[in-house]
Amino acid sequence: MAVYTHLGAEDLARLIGEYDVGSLVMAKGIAEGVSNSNWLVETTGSGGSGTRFILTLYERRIDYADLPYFLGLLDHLAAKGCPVPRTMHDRDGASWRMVEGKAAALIEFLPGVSPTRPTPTQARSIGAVLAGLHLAAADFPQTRANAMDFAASAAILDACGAAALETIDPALPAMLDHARVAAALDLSALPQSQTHTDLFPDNVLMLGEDVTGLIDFYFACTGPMLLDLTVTHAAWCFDAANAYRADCGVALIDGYQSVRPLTPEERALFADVAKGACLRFVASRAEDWLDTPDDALVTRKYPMQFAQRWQFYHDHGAALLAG
Ligand SMILES: Nc1ncnc2c1ncn2[C@@H]1O[C@H](COP(=O)(O)OP(=O)(O)O)[C@@H](O)[C@H]1O
Ligand SMILES: N[C@@H](CCOP(=O)(O)O)C(=O)O
Repeated sequence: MAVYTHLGAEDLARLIGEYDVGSLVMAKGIAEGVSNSNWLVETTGSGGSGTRFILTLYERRIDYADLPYFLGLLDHLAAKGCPVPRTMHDRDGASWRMVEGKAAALIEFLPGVSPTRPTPTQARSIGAVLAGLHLAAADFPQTRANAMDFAASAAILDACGAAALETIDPALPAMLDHARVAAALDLSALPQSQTHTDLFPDNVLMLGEDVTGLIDFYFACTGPMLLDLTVTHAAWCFDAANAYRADCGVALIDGYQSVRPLTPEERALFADVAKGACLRFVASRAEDWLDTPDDALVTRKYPMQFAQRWQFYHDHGAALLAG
């Protein structure tokens, strides 16, 4: 469930009235997502604007000071032809405004569905699109530090504590030591850009083999492009039983390199950065697991899934870019 705030018909109509998009025809809460409240909104249309939009009310984990970065990045990438939603600007030119004490943004609706079992061709497509995003974002004038970098992952696991981690799975406390190793990695030789850092299949819309939308940029930040590639690799290239899908892994990296070849430094650090990427999701999932009551409506994500992927990169990561 992801409508945390109730907005009445009059509130929604008043809000839509602040934009040059015609008047409200329909608004329907969207069940998917966990962080924000989202509505699919349809309007009568005006001035060349489409008639379908996503209205997002930012509920948690978002510092409003970051909204100009997130929303500005979407507009920058959309202007360069990347498949990301444009943001609608209200009549004052603002890309977000306050409603019921919360920040709200009206965002272009993009067609497509998120793949549940990506094919190698889809993995190749997302690799190429990710590399295109990195190139297009290189001259974006704003920056944002990664609040979920490897040091943050280690700090989160540390704060959870080994005893609590053990209640989730006896193998989890060992991840704390691995996270400390990742936090000490020197990533300064890696080329940087603006990065999505959460490009799981549920944050990608596709029609067949074509990527029609990258969404949910609320972990986007300035950092090593390799980290973004490894997050995407770890999120797309394992099956439901958590077995590595080499066909997707090879296709994703090939697709990426068809647009931006990796540097020797990136190739050398691929396995270590992939392990750090896995630990980032072990950490946030473990924290959520311990913080979320058993009867909460939100579905908890299992930290061990990414602990097992960490093990895969530990054992086989160095061989993935060989040859
Ligand atoms: N621009 C968009 N176009 C089409 N659907 C979208 C768009 N943005 C979000 N959605 C839909 O809303 C859902 C939740 O959005 P998301 O940003 O992932 O929420 P959360 O941040 O709460 O996880 C997505 O799964 C998708 O179905
Ligand atoms: N992709 C992360 C969770 C982030 O949640 P989102 O709904 O904001 O994408 C994970 O799988 O742990």
